[in-house]
This record gives sequence, C-alpha cells and structure tokens, in this order.
Amino acid sequence: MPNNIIHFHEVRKVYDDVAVLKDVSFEIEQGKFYTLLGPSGCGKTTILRLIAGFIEADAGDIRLEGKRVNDIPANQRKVNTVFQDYALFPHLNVFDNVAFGLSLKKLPKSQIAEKVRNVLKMVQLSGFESREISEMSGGQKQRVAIARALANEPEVLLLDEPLSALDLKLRTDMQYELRELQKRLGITFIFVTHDQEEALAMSDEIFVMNKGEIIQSGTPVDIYDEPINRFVADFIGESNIVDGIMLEDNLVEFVGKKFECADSGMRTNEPVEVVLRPEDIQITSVAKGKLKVTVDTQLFRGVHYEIICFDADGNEWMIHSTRKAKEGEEVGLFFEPEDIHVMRFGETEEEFDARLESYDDGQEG
Ligand SMILES: Nc1ncnc2c1ncn2[C@@H]1O[C@H](COP(=O)(O)OP(=O)(O)OP(=O)(O)O)[C@@H](O)[C@H]1O
Repeated sequence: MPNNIIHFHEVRKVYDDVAVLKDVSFEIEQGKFYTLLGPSGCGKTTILRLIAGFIEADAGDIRLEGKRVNDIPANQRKVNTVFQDYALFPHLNVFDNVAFGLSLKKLPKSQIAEKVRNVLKMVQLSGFESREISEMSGGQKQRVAIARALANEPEVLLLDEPLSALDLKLRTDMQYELRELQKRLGITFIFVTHDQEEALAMSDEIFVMNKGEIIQSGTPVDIYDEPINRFVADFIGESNIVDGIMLEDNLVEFVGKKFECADSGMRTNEPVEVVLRPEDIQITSVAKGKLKVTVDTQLFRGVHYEIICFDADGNEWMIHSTRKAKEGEEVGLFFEPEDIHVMRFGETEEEFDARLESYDDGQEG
C-alpha cells in the first residue's frame, strides 16, 4: 500500500476574490522527490506555503501523515522550507546559522554541536563552521540553507526555486547533489521550479501546474512522452503541434494526409492535436519522407542543429538533427508511427466542443 505523507483534498486558496488554487487534490508518497512545475503565478509557492502552514486554506483538507493539519501552526509541522534567497542570517557564521532553530528549541549545547556537525557533513561543508556567510559562494550558501533545514530533522523538505540564483554549471552540479542527498536521506522533497529541464532531471514525480490547477501528474518520462494537452506539451520540451482528426484508433489525419499512429484510445472523428517531438523527426529525401517541407533556417545548438522547415500549408516544423541542412532546399520528413502522439483537442471542454462543432459543420457543408 502506498505510504502517503501529504494529502490535499479539494484545497482552495483565494486572494482578493480570485482563486489562486482551485480545489486542488493530490497525494505525496513518503520518500520520493516531487516537483511542482509551472509558469510564474500558477500557484506553486502557494502549495508550499499551505503545506508549511505559513498561510491557511479557504476550503478543503490538508493532511500530514494522515492527520488534518489545517489548524496546526507551522512550527508544529514536521516540515522545513529552503527559500530561493536562502534566508540566511548574514551576521552569523555557518555554525550559528545551522544551529539557529535548534537553539530556539533549547537543546543542550553538546547535542546542538553534534547535529550541526552531522548535517554539515551531509551537505559536504565539514570544516566550514566558523566561516562568515559573506565568505561563502552561492552554491555553498545554498548548502548551508539546506543543512539548516535538515537540522530540524523534517519528514518533508520544501524547496522553493532553490537553484534559480546559481549560474548554469553550479545549478547542474547542485541538481545532482540534491537528488543524491534526497536518495541518501530517504525524506520527501517537494521542489518548486519553472525550469522544465530541472524538473525532468531530478524528479520521481512531476505535477505540471497552470492557473491554480494541476494539469498533469506523472513520472518525467510519462509527462514528456504522453503530455495530455497542448499546454503540457509546450511547457515540457519543444514540440511540433498541429491540429488533426482521428480516422481510426490508430489512423490520424493532419496537414491533409493520413498517418498511421500507435493505438490512441481516441474515437473516430475525434478532433485531436498531434505532437511530434523535434528529436523524433529525421530529415531525408522528398521521396523517402512522409511529409515534404522546405528548409527555412537553422541554428547550431552544440549537440544538434535546430532546423526550421515549412510545409506546403505553411505549418512550421522544428527538427533536431546532428546533420546540417541546406537552407531553401526541399526535403522529406520521416517519423515512425509510435512517434506520433495524439492528444484530445484543446485545454478545456469548451475548446473541444467548439472544435467538434466546426468540424461537423465542415463535414455537412
Ligand atoms: N499574499 C498575496 N496576496 C495576493 N495575491 C497573492 C499573494 N500571494 C500570492 N498571490 C497571487 O497568487 C498567485 C499564485 O502565486 P504563487 O506565488 O503561488 O505563484 P508561483 O507559481 O509560485 O509563481 P512564481 O514562479 O512566480 O513564484 C499569483 O497570481 C500571485 O500574485
């Protein structure tokens, strides 16, 4: 049976008459690395604050280890937060920063010293006890903030964009470190980011959010390979997305042609959007291709060329290729049936219905 440490049931948060969380429900299993991913303002930090107890929900149930905590104050929850700006005390040294919460709890000095030593070792900062915060690099400050949170022995560690202030190289290093630390400690991490690559690299499970709702949850591979709609497909990785219509369960029409695809579970005549990832498309000769396009522009991206082509209907196609193409040349695009991913049309029922109606009108007319 899954061991759920956090449970949200139809949790709502309203600011100035606007629901910034719209009856959100989810379960968090103990010991896994979760990421809340979504654009700015979608409600990620609001979820963390509700878990931590910094703000109160306007409706719904929040449970920690099975117990309803809506009315339990933050300092009585076994949850700690690492903030984006680290929130360290600049006038205290590393030891005193990490010991801060423990001193408030009035633990004996020897016990505090031992705990601080242990957590500094975990984040590989042994020997830095007497360093001033101003003498630490961004990545080191980050680790002090994590050590301070871990010193309280939380069941859950909440991390609010903790890597966003770091440069790219350090951020990648810290992604490995955090992931490794989480595995080693076996405690639950809930990590907030708007960086999809970070989410894909680190998480056991991702919740993709938009406008106060969780749009899709799943493993990084599930979400990358099987986005449920245009928003998720666009937000996670780069995609070619075109309108289509299902002809059979494994036959889809788009750009005026029929293509075999994997079993889709869609109904005949269902309006869909078709996703083809840029790395799943190969450039070949017009004769061998499934779709004829003209190469427009290309950019060298280090590991691949990003090639932009247009088909006869004016649809843009992005291809990632290790080989250079010739601008202005007519080429064929080739893809396998299983690389065609079909999604139900639209992000809302209204969009789907409107599309269905316009398609039906077209059929009759
Ligand atoms: N104290 C507040 N008063 C009024 N509105 C608020 C308050 N806190 C947050 N909001 C609003 O709630 C919405 C969700 O905010 P939240 O901080 O959860 O977003 P986020 O997804 O974490 O965004 P970001 O990535 O920019 O941090 C935003 O529209 C924000 O303006």
